[in-house]
Amino acid sequence: MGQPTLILASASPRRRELIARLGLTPDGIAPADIDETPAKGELPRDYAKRMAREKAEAAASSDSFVLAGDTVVAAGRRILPKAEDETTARKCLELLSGRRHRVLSAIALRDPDGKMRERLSETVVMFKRLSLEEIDAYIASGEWDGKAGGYAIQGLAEGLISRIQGSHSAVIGLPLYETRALLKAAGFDIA
Ligand SMILES: Cc1cn([C@H]2C[C@H](O)[C@@H](COP(=O)(O)OP(=O)(O)OP(=O)(O)O)O2)c(=O)[nH]c1=O
Repeated sequence: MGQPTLILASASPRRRELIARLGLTPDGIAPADIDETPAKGELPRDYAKRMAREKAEAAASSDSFVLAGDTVVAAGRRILPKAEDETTARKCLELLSGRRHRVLSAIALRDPDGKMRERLSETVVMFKRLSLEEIDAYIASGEWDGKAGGYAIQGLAEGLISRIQGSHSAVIGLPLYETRALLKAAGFDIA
């Protein structure tokens, strides 16, 4: 039997690049358009898991596996928004400045028969105390656009991060260790 077919339920070019690092090219890309509003009182890890699951379900296929991911930045119990404008990005950076926060990266793999396999990766990220100039410069870079928590570790922000404990790929958007394990468990041939 050959390799099962895989659909990546994501619009994110970063997730495509990350999965390529496992030597896999999805057979299809099917971005899932779901309601991403957190439920009242929903914990960050539950929210990340639910989003990944719902994205995989939205792209369900009876003859392919569907992989989806969701990356959430959390300060305590608080879920930070995906920054779509400068004001939101600035608020996120002010909140993250000089403290540690968590990045929850959930993945869900849906079998053609509907079975869901799930994993969650949790990474602690520590930002230096940011000066007003540093925040201004980061805002001017535009790299925060569309990113959970208003920053992207794969760019300038890494120079402002003193340490991370966990998975770098998970912070960018797809935890490669967990993704490889899930795909292998589902029967994918990964070196
Ligand atoms: C914290 C952080 C987030 N991000 C990105 C990853 C995700 O793309 C985004 C979080 O939003 P997600 O909802 O996880 O993903 P998405 O909307 O970009 O893509 P899709 O749902 O179609 O798969 O933030 C980075 O690229 N770098 C980082 O350091």
